[in-house]
Amino acid sequence: MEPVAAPPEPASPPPPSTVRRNPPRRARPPPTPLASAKPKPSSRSSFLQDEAAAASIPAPPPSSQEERLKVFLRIRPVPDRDRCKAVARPMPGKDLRRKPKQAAGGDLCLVPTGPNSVALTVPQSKLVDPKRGRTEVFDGFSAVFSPDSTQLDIFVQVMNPLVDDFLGGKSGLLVAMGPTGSGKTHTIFGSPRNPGILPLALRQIFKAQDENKVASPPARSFSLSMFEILSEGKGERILDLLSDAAECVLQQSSIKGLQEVPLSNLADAESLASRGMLKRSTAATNANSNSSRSQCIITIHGVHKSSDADSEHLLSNAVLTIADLAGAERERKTGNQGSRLLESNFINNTSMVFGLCLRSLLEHQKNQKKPLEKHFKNSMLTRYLRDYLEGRKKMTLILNVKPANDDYLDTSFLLRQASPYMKINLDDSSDLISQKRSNASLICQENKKKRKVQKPEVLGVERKENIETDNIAKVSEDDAQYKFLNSELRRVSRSEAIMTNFARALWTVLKQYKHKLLESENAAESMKQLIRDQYIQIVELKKELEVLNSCCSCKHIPVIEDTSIDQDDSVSSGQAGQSLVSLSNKPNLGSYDASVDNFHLVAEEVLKELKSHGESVSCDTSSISFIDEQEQSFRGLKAEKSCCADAFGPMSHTEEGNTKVELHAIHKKLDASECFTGQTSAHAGGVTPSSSHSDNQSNQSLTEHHMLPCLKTERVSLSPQFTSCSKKATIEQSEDEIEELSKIILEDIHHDVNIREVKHPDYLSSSQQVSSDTEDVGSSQSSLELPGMVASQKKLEELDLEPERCEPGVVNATVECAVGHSQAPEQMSDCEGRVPCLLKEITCPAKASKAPSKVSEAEEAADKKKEGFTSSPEDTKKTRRRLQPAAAMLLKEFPGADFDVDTRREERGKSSSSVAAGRSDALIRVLKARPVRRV
Ligand SMILES: Nc1ncnc2c1ncn2[C@@H]1O[C@H](COP(=O)(O)OP(=O)(O)OP(=O)(O)O)[C@@H](O)[C@H]1O
Repeated sequence: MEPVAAPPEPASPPPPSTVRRNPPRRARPPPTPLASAKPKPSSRSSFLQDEAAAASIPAPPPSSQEERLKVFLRIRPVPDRDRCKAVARPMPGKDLRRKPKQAAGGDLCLVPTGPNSVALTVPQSKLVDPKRGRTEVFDGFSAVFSPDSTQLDIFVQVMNPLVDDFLGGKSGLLVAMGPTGSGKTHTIFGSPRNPGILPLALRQIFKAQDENKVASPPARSFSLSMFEILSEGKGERILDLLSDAAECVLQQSSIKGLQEVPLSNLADAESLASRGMLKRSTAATNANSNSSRSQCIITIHGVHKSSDADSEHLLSNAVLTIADLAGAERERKTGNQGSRLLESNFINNTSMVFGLCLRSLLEHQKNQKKPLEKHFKNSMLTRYLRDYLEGRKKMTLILNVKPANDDYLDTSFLLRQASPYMKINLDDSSDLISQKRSNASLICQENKKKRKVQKPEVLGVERKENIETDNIAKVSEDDAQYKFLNSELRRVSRSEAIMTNFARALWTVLKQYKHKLLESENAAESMKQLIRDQYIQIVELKKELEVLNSCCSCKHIPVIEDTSIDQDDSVSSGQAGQSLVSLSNKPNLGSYDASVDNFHLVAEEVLKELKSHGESVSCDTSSISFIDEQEQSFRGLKAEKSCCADAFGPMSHTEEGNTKVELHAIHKKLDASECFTGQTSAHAGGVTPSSSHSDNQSNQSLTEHHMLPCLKTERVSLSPQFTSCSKKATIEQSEDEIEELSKIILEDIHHDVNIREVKHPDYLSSSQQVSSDTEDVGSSQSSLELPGMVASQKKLEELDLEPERCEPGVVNATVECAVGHSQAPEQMSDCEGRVPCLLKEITCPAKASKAPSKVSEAEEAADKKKEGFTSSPEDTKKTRRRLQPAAAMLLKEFPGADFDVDTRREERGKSSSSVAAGRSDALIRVLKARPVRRV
């Protein structure tokens, strides 16, 4: 070959051009004589201004173990309508320097400048800066195929080496890349008249097989599979093009469900490939009337048969893979919309991912510190072709471009993207490793199949062999998993450390809580113990209180009941000397018993006095009651004494009636803490003189109170004394005493009403009311039984009368007097014939306060009552005023009609003693007939 000589410079200055060296410019080697330089068809010389020197650059001899990625460039012929503008095909050995000039002057932007280089010229319409170079040279391709290259030329240079390797047991991949309409499908499949790489490859394979048949029996078999990866919405799916089966599933680098059609002869194989190509998804776009819408992958599997005729072993699984990628599309050119636009996005995305994988592999090979990015995960195509994209298997690229100026952008983009790929090294050892791995996996699969068929006893021996085979496979897989396991180990270690720290912190918190819980339990236990101690203390105090109560009750003054002498019914009248003496004893500071004893002494003295007046006063009955009421509080001992003063009711015997004197003791509240000097301070004596005798001896009711100044309050409940008295005795009663008694009663009632708000139930039985009253007043547990009441009940029993039934018919008198007076002789008498006096109700101030509306009626009733024993209107007037509260109480107990009847009877009884006796009997009858009122 003639050496490339530098051509003379043309007369006109050449247009500015930029030379892109690929690979980059290197240090210029020492000049060598051009004559001795041997031009090579695949010389890497570029179309440079100093092309002579560039042509002399020797191609870097590939190492024996390394093989660069082959990148071929095929330029599609310009359609006929543009043929006149096309650039003549550059021929080797011709003047290449004028080609760019011609290309620049025509409508072509890309012209081959050599067997391995092309020149890309920026079209005038897209030129931005005229001063800058307009032409780029891309060198280093494995081969540049001009537009007039035939399919056979392509196959010979591109596919034939792959077929040879495949037939020799090596896998290989051919990928057609390029923009839409650049001739990829034409290159791969071709046409019946002009078959492409795949048919030619099949021919080559079967040709070789036919050649081998002559020499030896066929030792291999082949199968064909075709599938496409197309978009489905935002995802991808795989369709088998050789069968009507459903979708296939991609698992790692294998596709499950993909049918592999055995190839028996060439005709069947070509027919099968043609049928699969027709099933491929295509659509018409503005750039291509038959544009592919999916990535089509064709695989040819070769199976080597062993010489053993009995068993067929897979010795090699070489796969020859051909991928026809869908061309990148520009929306402005294709005019796709809707689903077509989605397909364009899918196609462009797959092309980009494919390019990124190769780019990453290249960078990783340049710098081992850069990790090999796993871009292959981003699409099914790259996942399936992972071994090739990671450089472990032999791969070949063929770039299809369109040389027209209108396709400048697409062409420029592809050349800029793919030209660096030719520097990718393919490691045969990697291929061998993957080949071993594949063989091992295939062997494992075969063994599994045989295991199912063989007998169990044979499995023991086979298992050992399988284990050994599996171990071999694991060894190769361990390398790939080593890095993964390392990263996982670091992640797990970090997580373990975090969890350990968290568990320690949690344990510490739990310990603290446990400690607090124990402390709380101890505190609760101590509180329980304290409560038990307090309870025991309270029980002891209660026992002491009971002892004290028992002691006090033992020292109570026994009730002295005067024996009620049955009155002779013949007695018409008698003075009911009723004296209620309330004696309030302030307990001695030192002893409450002393006060009780003193009270007894006083009572005895009073009795003596009464006996001294026995000549004029005949006391048939005297009842002295003393009821002691004691209150004790938890704070201390408080003794409340209710000293019921004796009421001495000397009744003078008359010839008509009986006289009954009931002395009622009235309980008093005594405060132990109050000043009580210890001296006997209470003397109570009630003498109710009533002169009912005919000899004008007047019965005298005397009540003496010896009260200490320190007494604060004194409550005296005067039990009503109902005395049947004669008219004479009533008249002779001392007016002063009556007035004083009324005054005391009135003041006492008002005072009690204002101070105390004690409510009493209405209309209780005598005993019940007494008890309730006692409870209210003294807040003591003991019920008060007044001797007068006992006597009255006895009387009723004698009369066969129940107390309740007697309530309405008896005169009730309730007197409360605050004993602040030194002496309060009081007398209350009522003339009710000879009906025994019944204690109906003890003090009930609330009743008086509750029934203010009945005051006026009570006044009238009182007036009528007083008229019975007052001699003069003046006296009646005074008594009426004084006895008003008591009258109100009476009114509550007696309805008006009954009272009026009684009053009228009373008036009639005044005229005659005999009539009075009959009136008493009548009253008893009324009481019997009266219905019981209950509350
Ligand atoms: N080298 C060639 N010689 C003659 N005709 C060609 C050549 N290359 C491509 N063609 C024609 O160009 C048209 C488009 O080609 P093809 O379909 O192969 O492009 P493509 O790159 O596969 O497009 P897409 O990526 O859209 O599928 C077809 O009609 C085809 O016959």
